[in-house]
Amino acid sequence: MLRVGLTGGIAAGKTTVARHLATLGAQIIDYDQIAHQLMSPTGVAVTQIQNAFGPHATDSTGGINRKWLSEEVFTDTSQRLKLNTIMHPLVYQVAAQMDESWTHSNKVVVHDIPLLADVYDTIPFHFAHILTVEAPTDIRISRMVNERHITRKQAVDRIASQAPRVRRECLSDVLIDSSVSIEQMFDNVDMIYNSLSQEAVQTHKEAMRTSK
Ligand SMILES: CC(C)(COP(=O)(O)OP(=O)(O)OC[C@H]1O[C@@H](n2cnc3c(N)ncnc32)[C@H](O)[C@@H]1O)[C@@H](O)C(=O)NCCC(=O)NCCS
Ligand SMILES: Nc1ncnc2c1ncn2[C@@H]1O[C@H](COP(=O)(O)OP(=O)(O)OP(=O)(O)O)[C@@H](O)[C@H]1O
Repeated sequence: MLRVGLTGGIAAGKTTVARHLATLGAQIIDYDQIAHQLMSPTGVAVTQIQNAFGPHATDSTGGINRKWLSEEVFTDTSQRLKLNTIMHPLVYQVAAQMDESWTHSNKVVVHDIPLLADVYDTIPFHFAHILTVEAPTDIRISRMVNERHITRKQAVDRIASQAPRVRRECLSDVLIDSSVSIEQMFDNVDMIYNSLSQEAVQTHKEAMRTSK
């Protein structure tokens, strides 16, 4: 397999790019989705979060009230660090299990990690390539305000809670511009995937050869 990291600023278009990569044949490990599962009523993070944040952290279903938690963590750095300390090791554990099942394949395995630039020094994976999806801040704020029904202040707080764009760009070897049309962006992603999948096949062949 060829392990690739996919990151980008909030509302830049990571999920859109990841879905397109999946249609081309990539295997996607979606860290937001893993976090949501861990916070669902049967999720293993629920008790730890409730102990750390109090009874308001859960809703009537017994799962984590993500809307309430968002307000806590996107306005207060110490609360965010507290959540990250609980969540990140649990998310990595699930991601590692998913990743392992593709080890001996010729697939492009994409870890979709919103916070890759923030956790780069501690995440227990090495990536052959890192792709970042970026758009100007004002576009990302408009997307959040129009589509997620949050205020401009909440959108600005969310952007401020993440590493700056320059840090993501320093770590990445491929930049995907999501301020162009979706069609143009997908054409660009098609070219990127073409090259990644050839490298994945090559890497797999070499691994087979050396294991003989
Ligand atoms: C804060 C939570 C409850 C908000 O839930 P909500 O459903 O509103 O948003 P969602 O999960 O879809 O995340 C949307 C985006 O917010 C940003 N974001 C999420 N968590 C964080 C965080 N801890 N710090 C900064 N930005 C974050 C990311 O860009 C993410 O793509 C949720 O994101 C969460 O559980 N975060 C902690 C787990 C985590 O670190 N996830 C990111 C994986 S690396
Ligand atoms: N090239 C593009 N042109 C126009 N709109 C786009 C483009 N790329 C993504 N979008 C739109 O931007 C919005 C945010 O995209 P998406 O949900 O993929 O972002 P994200 O980076 O995964 O967000 P988050 O960080 O919250 O998980 C969506 O409505 C999506 O359709």
